[in-house]
Amino acid sequence: MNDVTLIIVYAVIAIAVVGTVAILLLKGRKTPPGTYTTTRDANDQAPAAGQTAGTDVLETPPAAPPAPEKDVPSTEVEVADDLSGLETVPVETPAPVQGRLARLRARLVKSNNALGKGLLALLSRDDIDEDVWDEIEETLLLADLGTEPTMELVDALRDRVKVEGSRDPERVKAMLREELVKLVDPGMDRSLAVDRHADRPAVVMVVGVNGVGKTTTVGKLARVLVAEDKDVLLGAADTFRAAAAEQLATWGQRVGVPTVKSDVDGADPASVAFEAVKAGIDQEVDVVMVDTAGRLQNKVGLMDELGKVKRVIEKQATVDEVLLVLDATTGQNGLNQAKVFSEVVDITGIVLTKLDGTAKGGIVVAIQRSLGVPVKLIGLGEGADDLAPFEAEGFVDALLN
Ligand SMILES: Nc1nc2c(ncn2[C@@H]2O[C@H](COP(=O)(O)OP(=O)(O)OP(=O)(O)O)[C@@H](O)[C@H]2O)c(=O)[nH]1
Repeated sequence: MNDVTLIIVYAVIAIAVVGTVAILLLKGRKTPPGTYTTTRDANDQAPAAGQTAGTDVLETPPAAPPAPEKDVPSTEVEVADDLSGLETVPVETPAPVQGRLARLRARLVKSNNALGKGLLALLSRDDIDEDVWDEIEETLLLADLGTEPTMELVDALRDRVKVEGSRDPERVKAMLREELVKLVDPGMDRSLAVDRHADRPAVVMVVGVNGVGKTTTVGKLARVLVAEDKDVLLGAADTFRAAAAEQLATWGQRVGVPTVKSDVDGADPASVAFEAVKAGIDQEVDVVMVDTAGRLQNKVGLMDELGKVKRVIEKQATVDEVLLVLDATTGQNGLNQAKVFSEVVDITGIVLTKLDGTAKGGIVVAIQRSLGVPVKLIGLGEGADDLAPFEAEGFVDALLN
């Protein structure tokens, strides 16, 4: 082999080596320069406007690293710390909270018409004999008032009708109203604990079984709070149902409220709740509302998980309000659910949804009695502003309309 041939062989080997190295390098780089494949670090600034930044999302985690709590899991959670990504959604102005029950009263009247009308018709008879009292009892039981309250009401009315001897329909109606209002208990404190503490937000947890309307209620309640001029942040700890977090974020976007959620299906709900409260503290909001997964009360693991969500939140804040959402159309079943939930978390208020679709308005009384907890809000439709603060007298008036 002469010198020229040797040089050619060395040159071919050199080209082959350089080519292989170049191909390996190109294969290793999956994304173009400047593109993030993971969440940004706390002190890693997002690029300035106009600067090309690849495909990363401007959902920056809170400044401090997650607290080293022993049982706080490390699921990655998205935290929207500003509304820059939400500009395309037109922000709506929620309807004022004042006078909502009056506005939605027609829905209650429509669904519970038979109850009031039936009772008044029976009570206005010339002769109220045993059969009539039995019918009154049956009507009240059918409206899910519950056995004990029904007996109380019937006994009280019997006594009054006997003593007064009045058949005047207006007088009878007034007596019935008074007795019903007594049962619904206007003395209960139905205010929501949503006032910010000196150094941290109020925290509201929303719990209940699948499909009762939890996510919808959190969305509607966010609107109520925005209408009251509060800064709100939502936590999508319902990681059980895939679409729930998106559904919640959409509710939030409509009124300019950010949502903390995880991208990971089935992520640890306690972790999302923790991050939501943390973001709420960092961003100095007034209220953090945490939506949780629909838990079947017979699934012990899921119920334990709910207790854990609460405990993990309590590592950095107090849970000021635990709202149990119940579907009014499920009647006595709702009562059983309520009892199981109250054993795991201290329920501070009931939200009774779908009262627009049932004649069983009496469930309000039955639930309050069995739990000793007030109904604070009622859902009267699928519309965004169809959630009203519960008022005993307005409710009874609607039943007797
Ligand atoms: N008519 C009526 N429908 C309601 C009311 N509140 C909620 N809904 C409907 O009930 C359905 C279930 O609501 P969701 O908020 O998804 O229920 P959820 O409890 O979050 O369900 P999971 O996430 O599966 O646990 C939806 O179609 C709501 O529009 C109400 O007050 N009246």
